[in-house]
Order: sequence, then structure tokens, then C-alpha cells
Amino acid sequence: MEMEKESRFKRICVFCGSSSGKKPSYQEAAVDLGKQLVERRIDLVYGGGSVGLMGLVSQAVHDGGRHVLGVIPRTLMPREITGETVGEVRAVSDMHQRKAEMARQADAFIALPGGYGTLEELLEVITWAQLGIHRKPVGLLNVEGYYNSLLSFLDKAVDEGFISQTARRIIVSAPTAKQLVLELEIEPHQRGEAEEGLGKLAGEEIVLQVEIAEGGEEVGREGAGEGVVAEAESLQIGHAGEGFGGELAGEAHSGEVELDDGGVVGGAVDAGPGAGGGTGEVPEEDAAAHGGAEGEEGGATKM
Ligand SMILES: C/C(=C\CNc1ncnc2c1ncn2[C@@H]1O[C@H](COP(=O)(O)O)[C@@H](O)[C@H]1O)CO
Repeated sequence: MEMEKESRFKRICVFCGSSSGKKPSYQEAAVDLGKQLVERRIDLVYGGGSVGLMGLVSQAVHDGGRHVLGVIPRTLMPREITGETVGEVRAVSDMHQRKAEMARQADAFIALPGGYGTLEELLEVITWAQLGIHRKPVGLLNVEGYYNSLLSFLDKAVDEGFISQTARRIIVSAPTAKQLVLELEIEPHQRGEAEEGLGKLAGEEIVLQVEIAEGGEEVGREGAGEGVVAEAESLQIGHAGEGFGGELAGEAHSGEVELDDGGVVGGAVDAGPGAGGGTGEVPEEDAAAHGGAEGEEGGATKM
């Protein structure tokens, strides 16, 4: 047996078919994903029930000794609909509550092959990520190319101007459970994504950090390399020795930073009150200003 690996996730939400699908590879992938979670000591939250791939993934996680939380609307609770659920069952009043509860309980989402229900759940958490309601990674287990046509459609939506490149990158897809979990374990900024909007809401996507000395000259940078400021979608300024502040300076201090063509800080810089000693988190008011408010806002609850 392989050594258990530490994960940055405590619990992952899995969306998947209430059917098993025709190919054995779909069922194998569901069991495999369950085993991957066990191996990494990750608990499961899912839609409850033991039908289809839902049953396979939950059984595998339960058999491996990890906690399984099934969130089921009361109307679906009769056994003839959902089958026998393993682990803890949490009853909710409707499908909306179920999705919100699953999302709240999870640190990341993974979609296995499935039908309408799976697609709906997947697209909802992607939309929520786009709006900054949560900042949890979303993975697609693209077993034998099951989701290729969906991914092509999303690329077309980017080409046609309906989805931004940044929002397109919300979905992390991989053909096997092992690859997908490994990919999701990588922190977004290490994946090298410049997530405009998302990053600003999430406060995690500091594409370029420039450290400046008293006179305004650049003394260090992290993130994007030299000469790539044009590609950097957020910029954070910190005074030498003080670290980086909570504000995204490219936004919050536009006009106060001069960069030459190569992306080097050229002029005097006043990084403002946000610079120095911060954690890189976007302050609450910044997040709110971009639509990602804490609590209820426009019907959306931040998770
Ligand atoms: C077909 C019906 C019920 C089947 N039983 C289900 N039990 C629990 N959760 C379900 C069930 N069916 C769908 N879900 C939810 O949707 C997702 C899967 O849907 P898909 O269309 O099969 O992809 C799954 O993640 C659940 O959240 C009703 O008579």
C-alpha cells in the first residue's frame, strides 16, 4: 500500500452521475477517485445516495476509512430513489440548499462523468468561482475524453467573447484521478495562471510582486519574470524589507507606479497605506467592491 500523502484539502465535493455509464472506465474512475481521496486523507461530501457513480465513489471513500457526508433533499430520501447511503447523511429542504451546503463543506470540487445533474452542479460552482463567491479549485475528471466536447464548447465561448481566458482557466481537467488530484494540489499562483478578476477577488493571484527601495528603484520581484509586466494582470508593490501589502497596487495605485517597457519600475513610487507587512489577501472592502462580498449579496453567499 502506498504511503498516505498530506493534502491541502480536508474535504472535497464530488459531483457525478446517478447512473454508472456504459464504459467500465467510468466506474473504475469513480472507485479510483475515492481511493485517491483516501490516500491523501481527504474526506468526501457528495449528493448522497448509492446509485450510479455516486455509490461507487462514496463506498470507496467509506471503505478506506474517510468521512463521507451525503447531502440529500428530503424529497430524495426514500431509499428506492437514492439507495442506501454510507456515512453521515444531512437532510436539506431542496436542491438549492443541497448545492450550497455541499459547496460550503468542501475545499475543492471534482466532477466525474455524469448527466444533467452533474453538469448543473459543475457549472454552478464554476459560475460562483467566476463571481468570487468562493475561491475553491474546480476539477474535471475527463475519463476517456468524456468531457472533450464540453471543453471544446467552452473554448468556443472564449473565442466568441462570452467567457474570458481567465474564467476558462477555472476548470482544471485531467484524464485520471491521480493526475487531477495532483494538479488541484498545486496552488493557483504556482500553476502560473494570471487570473484577472478571480485573483483580485480571491486575493491569491498576485502575478507580479515588485519590491522597491526608498528612491523607488526596484530591488526585487516575485511571480512573473523580468519583462513580462504586460502579461501581468495584477501588481503588488511592497517597500523593501516590509513585504507586500493587502492591496493590489496595479489597481489601487494606478498612476503611482511607472514601469518601463521591460516592466521595470522606473519612477518614484508611493505604494500607499496598503503596502507593507500584509498577507496578500485582498481586504474585505476590495473584495466587496468587486462583487465578492461576505454574506448575502445579490442572493449570493460567499463560501
Ligand atoms: C433519477 C432520480 C434520482 C436518482 N437518485 C439520486 N440520488 C441522489 N442524488 C441525485 C440523484 N439523481 C441525481 N442526483 C444529483 O444530481 C447529480 C447527478 O445527476 P446526473 O443527472 O445523474 O448527472 C448528483 O451529483 C446528485 O447531486 C430522481 O427520480
